Amino acid sequence: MPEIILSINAGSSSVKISVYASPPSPSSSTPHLLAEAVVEGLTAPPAKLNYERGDQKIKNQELKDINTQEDGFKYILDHLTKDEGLPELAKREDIKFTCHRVVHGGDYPKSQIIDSETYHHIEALSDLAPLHNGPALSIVKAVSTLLPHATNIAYFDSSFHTSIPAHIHTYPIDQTIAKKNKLRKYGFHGISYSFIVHAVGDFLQKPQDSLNIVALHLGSGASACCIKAGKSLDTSMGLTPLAGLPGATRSGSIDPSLMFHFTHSAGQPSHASTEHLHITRAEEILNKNSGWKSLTGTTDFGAISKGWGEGDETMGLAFDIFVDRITNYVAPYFTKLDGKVDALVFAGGIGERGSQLRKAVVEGVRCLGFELDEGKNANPGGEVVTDISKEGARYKTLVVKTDEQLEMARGVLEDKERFVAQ
Ligand SMILES: Nc1ncnc2c1ncn2[C@@H]1O[C@H](COP(=O)(O)OP(=O)(O)O)[C@@H](O)[C@H]1O
Ligand SMILES: CC(=O)OP(=O)(O)O
Ligand SMILES: [Mg+2]
Repeated sequence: MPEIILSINAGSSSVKISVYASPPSPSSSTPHLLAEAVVEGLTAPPAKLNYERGDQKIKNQELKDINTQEDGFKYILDHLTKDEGLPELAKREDIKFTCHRVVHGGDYPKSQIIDSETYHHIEALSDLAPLHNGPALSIVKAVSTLLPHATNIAYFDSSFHTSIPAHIHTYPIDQTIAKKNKLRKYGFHGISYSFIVHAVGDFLQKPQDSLNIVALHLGSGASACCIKAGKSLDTSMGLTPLAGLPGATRSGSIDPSLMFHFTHSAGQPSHASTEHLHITRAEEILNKNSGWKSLTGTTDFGAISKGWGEGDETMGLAFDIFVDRITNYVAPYFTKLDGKVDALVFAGGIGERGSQLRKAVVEGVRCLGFELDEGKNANPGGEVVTDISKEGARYKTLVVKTDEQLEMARGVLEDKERFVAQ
């Protein structure tokens, strides 16, 4: 019997779960996809279900009373076990491994079995990823109740960035306090960047350790990554996923003094604080009540792009801010790679689906040698990697359908001995 792997990606606006069977040959490291379920729009209710199993597809089915990542997980688990076309997962006991995307893993350089020590370590990091670690742990908890026989493994968004050198990850602040409190750039979206390196290596037929990429993961949270020789050299997120680019509800980088002029209660505990989550008013405002939501009233960048196209001033401002902030990273990363760039990559919900945004960003950096084929950009198709550059462009621009769930499931197959031995 093949072993069933449930790969769970709790994003800030979605839960994506893929079901895999281990391959028949133990030497193969490619998991076999059985079904994929996504509950999205958690920040723009009602949430919607997308489901694919072979030819069976459910698209944008509105869901009632699904408001959190934990609700989404439970809904999907129920859906999967009730799907008669998925006999491999007829009962919960069929699931052997559950992989969890955990955004902040602190110093963890690689995946970890979740035991009580790792659980509490991840919990202690929740204050540094207030939109992510808590929701991921709520799913881990639900798994331990609903699937007590499954092995829980955490994959960290931060692990990919442990290659960032000291002069880039160090903040210019008092180093005694910085070291004591572990205040440094960590960086996130690393599971996605790792997938991008694999996928671009296969597509360009180049070894991964020779790839130089300027990668943009643009979803509810957005970041840029400068990938040199297949490893992270720099990234736009920092100590927390708030730094760098703006997002659905996040401000991205702002003048650090701004909050003290915005509200007198910046340093007060937020009402959203709980026993395990200690955040200030400032952190709540900048993480949950800023970004596209504060500028436009919607967190749906598809709607913002449409409004921009129709000349709506408010939507246009949000769209132009995003393009400006993204281009602020592309050129510096291009120079960090000394112009030896294999590709500019767009990934994430907006990167993959937002053709107008890609067009505007690439126009903004065209002097570097990037140019798009308008037709391919408007409709990149369903492949994992699509080259959307204009013929003759000096540098390639690619759209990568990133798949954090697959990257984690591959990790399970590669590291199975480590997990089974523990
Ligand atoms: N057609 C579209 N054009 C631009 N952006 C889109 C489109 N469809 C969805 N999006 C954006 O993609 C975002 C979700 O990205 P995703 O990477 O799946 O998010 P998460 O951070 O939850 O993992 C949504 O918030 C929405 O703004
Ligand atoms: C790290 C992060 O911001 O993740 P997401 O985009 O999935 O919210
Ligand atoms: Mg995501």
